[in-house]
Amino acid sequence: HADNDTQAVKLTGEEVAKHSSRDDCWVIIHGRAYDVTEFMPEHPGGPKIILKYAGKDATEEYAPIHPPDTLDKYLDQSKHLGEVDMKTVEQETKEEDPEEQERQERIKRMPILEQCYNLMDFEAVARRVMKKTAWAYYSSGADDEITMRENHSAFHKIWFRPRVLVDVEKIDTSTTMLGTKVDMPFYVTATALGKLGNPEGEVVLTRGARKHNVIQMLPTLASCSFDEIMDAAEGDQVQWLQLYVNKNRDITKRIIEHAEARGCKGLFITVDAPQLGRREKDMRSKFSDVGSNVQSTSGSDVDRSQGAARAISSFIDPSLQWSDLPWFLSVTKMPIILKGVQRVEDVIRAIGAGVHGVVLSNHGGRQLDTARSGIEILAEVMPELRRLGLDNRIEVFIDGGIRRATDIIKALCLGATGVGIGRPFLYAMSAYGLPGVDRAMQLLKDEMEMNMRLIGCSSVDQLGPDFVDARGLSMHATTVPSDTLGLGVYDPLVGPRESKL
Ligand SMILES: Cc1cc2c(cc1C)[n+](S(=O)(=O)[O-])c1c(=O)[nH]c(=O)nc-1n2C[C@H](O)[C@H](O)[C@H](O)COP(=O)(O)O
Repeated sequence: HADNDTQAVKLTGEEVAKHSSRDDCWVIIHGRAYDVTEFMPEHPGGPKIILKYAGKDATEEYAPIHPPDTLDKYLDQSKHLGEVDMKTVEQETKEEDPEEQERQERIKRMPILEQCYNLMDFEAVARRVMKKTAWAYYSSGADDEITMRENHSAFHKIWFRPRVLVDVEKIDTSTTMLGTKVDMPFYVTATALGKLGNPEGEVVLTRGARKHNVIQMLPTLASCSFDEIMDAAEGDQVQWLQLYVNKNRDITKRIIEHAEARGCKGLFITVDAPQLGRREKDMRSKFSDVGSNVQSTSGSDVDRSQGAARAISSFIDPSLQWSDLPWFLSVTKMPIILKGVQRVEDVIRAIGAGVHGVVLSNHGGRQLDTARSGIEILAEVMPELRRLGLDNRIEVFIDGGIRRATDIIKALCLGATGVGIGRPFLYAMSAYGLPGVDRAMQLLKDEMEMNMRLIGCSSVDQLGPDFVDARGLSMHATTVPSDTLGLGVYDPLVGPRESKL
């Protein structure tokens, strides 16, 4: 349909629909057609999900999983077929999915934002209003999710020793992380696929972090492109990069150099995921839609794990090792932090290797199940570093299960520089967008100020091991109050009861 001879001819939906087989496959994404025939066998998510949309508009399925620049980066220009006249494209008549109808009803009845009084409230709301696949992806932990539950319940094994009759009229919750002064001792940690929960994705977290002057760590597996998230920052807002190391070091080098050039102030190399963990809630929910090609494909040579993120993450280099670190230190001036360290011996090795920090973390319980919580590892690490006179050689962060300001205070008392928080901000963003993230951060600030006052400290530098009794930390037999949904065993939303099994 040439509107006039100067305008490029637009493809019609009918023409695209003719190319709908494995040997001749076109798809429409964001109003443009692409020939993905040759690319299909290399697609990390497998050919099945592409075939599901062969000859059709794949935008809705594609957008949450792939940063916008993916096709420009990975599909040869000759396969970019040009604009499609979307008026001629038959939109899939969405037969009324009863589950979706129920979800829409729950959204209409969801609590107003002001009824959320703590971070767990966002989890409770998100579980009710999020799409099943998004909830499953964000909420899942590895295997029996024991570590995911332990991450938060470990904090219940630490008791405060508050002091009294101290002037706590003015409370200063600010601190410094990797040379950046922040208003609160927490950062927004890297969590993949932000658009599963919110159509705008990670830039919503950027705006929330800016408002509260806290740092955001950008995930390698973001839904938004790296530059979109960096562009969403304002003024001197500080961002860090979380890096999954690619088997192809040239790609990794390009990513690091670009991040440094854009002003990233920290490089967090994820070291606890040489293979992504087995997250069964995620697998279960994805099994129902074709995206989980990696599960349904038989044969041992195929990634046998959960859905989209694992499929996209087939590039991760499982051979990454200590002897690689000098190369990273040679390619960037950014401080380098190892994210996912889980024993004091490796912290000492990290100091010897010349890196600037570690995050004591088990990836939110999404990797090795029955690994210890970040807070328990911290209680092992810091006394040993102090004994060896190494505690000022490195910044030590923890993440995992931080849901209250008292969790943050306990981590700082035990020697952490700061803590990373993941799911709560994802749930707040997914349920209420930016206002949700804003309220979640404000709630933490209010809790922090009150609890500092009650422990008898007016600034974070006064916090130390004498304010806590952590002797119970290594006892793993304790029952814990079931104060968060995450303590439930399996999520009935995607369990056998509700699925068609
Ligand atoms: C919740 C969540 C966490 C992910 C995450 C995605 C989600 C949805 N993803 S993942 O797809 O590979 O598992 C990442 C990631 O991209 N890279 C990473 O270093 N950590 C990843 N993490 C771990 C995260 O950085 C923190 O270690 C963890 O979230 C802290 O625990 P809480 O969620 O309880 O705060």
